[in-house]
Amino acid sequence: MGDLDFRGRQMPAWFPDAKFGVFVHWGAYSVPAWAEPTGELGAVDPEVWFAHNPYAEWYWNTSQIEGSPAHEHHRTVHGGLPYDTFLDAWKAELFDPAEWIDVFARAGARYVVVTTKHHDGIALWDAPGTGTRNTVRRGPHRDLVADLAAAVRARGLRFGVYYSGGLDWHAGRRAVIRHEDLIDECRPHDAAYAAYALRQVRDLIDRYRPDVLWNDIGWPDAGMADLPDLFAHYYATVPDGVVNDRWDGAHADYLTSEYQANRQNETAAHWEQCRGIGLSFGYNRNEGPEHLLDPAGAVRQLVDVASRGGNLLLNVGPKADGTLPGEQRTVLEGIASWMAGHGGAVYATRPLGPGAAPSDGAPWIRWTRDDRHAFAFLADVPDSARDQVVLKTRPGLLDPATAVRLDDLPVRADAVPDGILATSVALGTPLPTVLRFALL
Ligand SMILES: C[C@@H]1N[C@H](CN)[C@@H](O)[C@H](O)[C@@H]1O
Repeated sequence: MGDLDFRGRQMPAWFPDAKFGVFVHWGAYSVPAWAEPTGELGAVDPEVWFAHNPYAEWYWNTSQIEGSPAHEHHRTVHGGLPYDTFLDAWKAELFDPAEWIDVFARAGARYVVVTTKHHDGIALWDAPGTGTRNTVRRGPHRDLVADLAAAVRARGLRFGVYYSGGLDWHAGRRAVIRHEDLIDECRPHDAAYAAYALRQVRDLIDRYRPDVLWNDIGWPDAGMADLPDLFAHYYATVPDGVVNDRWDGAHADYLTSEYQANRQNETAAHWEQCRGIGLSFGYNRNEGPEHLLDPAGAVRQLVDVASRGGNLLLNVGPKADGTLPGEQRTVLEGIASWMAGHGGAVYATRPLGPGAAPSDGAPWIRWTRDDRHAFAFLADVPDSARDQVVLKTRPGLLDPATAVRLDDLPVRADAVPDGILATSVALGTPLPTVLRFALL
């Protein structure tokens, strides 16, 4: 592998072992905190997506689109004021980074990725070239990236930075109205912006030594030639750091999917699915419980991703005052109580293996394995089979006599022609029950 050829790079073990990260989208957009809870990316007609964008962090763009509800909201509620007004209105007066990270760590997150500059171009540190358009010089008057990096590392978690390399509405301020706009029309590709973005990402590397370099929406055409040196500098600075795949194909340590989009990437050797607890990454005051995962849904999302060899990067959208929305905190607390007794069946595991145990159909079953055990996760078993389930597995794969429930309730498991018959109480709760078996 040459100095600038990273294709053969060994994936640092910490990343696939981590399985669970928390994403944080916090910005001036957290002040209006307004979007239509339209639906999940990948499930909404692209033709209506941008004018009815459920991503509250896209508020500047959505509110520029004549005739959109966001445009009307911005006119009637915020008087059509310039977007940067929200930067000055963003005070983060209740921000306690240690308290956030305590919630994330108890939920079982092993890494935290925070927005440092989103598409609105406002930096959460005194980024070079931003003048006063950052949170040190205006609004919170704090280096939020530094505050969060310190709190994350104080809890022994890994710290990652999100950077919007491909979109910067201060550099190219035409609203994105349809998907093809994202390719060229509305993305800055010029040399000046490329130098600006490069300088900022290098600054993030040099100041915060992030364990994850999470770029979004690609990189300016004029700056593509800069990337091999940038990645070389990053790896020299953070030898076990990892780079995601949103650099317009320049390089990736791992691939990403987002809600229901880019799911084809979930067959890669290393991959990560990102999504909000609700339909948005930035806090959206219009989201209700019907738009959010509940704790059991979030746990099943994590288990499903882990069972297929991926990581889940689950997003939290804090409020402008620095508090975590109560309904999002409740989900994290629910994950925490389940992970406390079951995390060992998730962390540092790998898929059970192709064809070992089908997990389609009912009941909801997923599998992971470590060197010595297989773990079966059961949920939503129909009432008719609440206390008895057949786990279809390849004969000779595992030993039924070694069955144990991780919540210490009794379980009986017997070999049957197409697998294992597990008998125990209440196997069908929405939160997965986990059975451990010794591998033969
Ligand atoms: C993680 C998400 N990525 C998308 C781009 N696919 C962004 O447009 C969105 O605001 C969020 O940052």
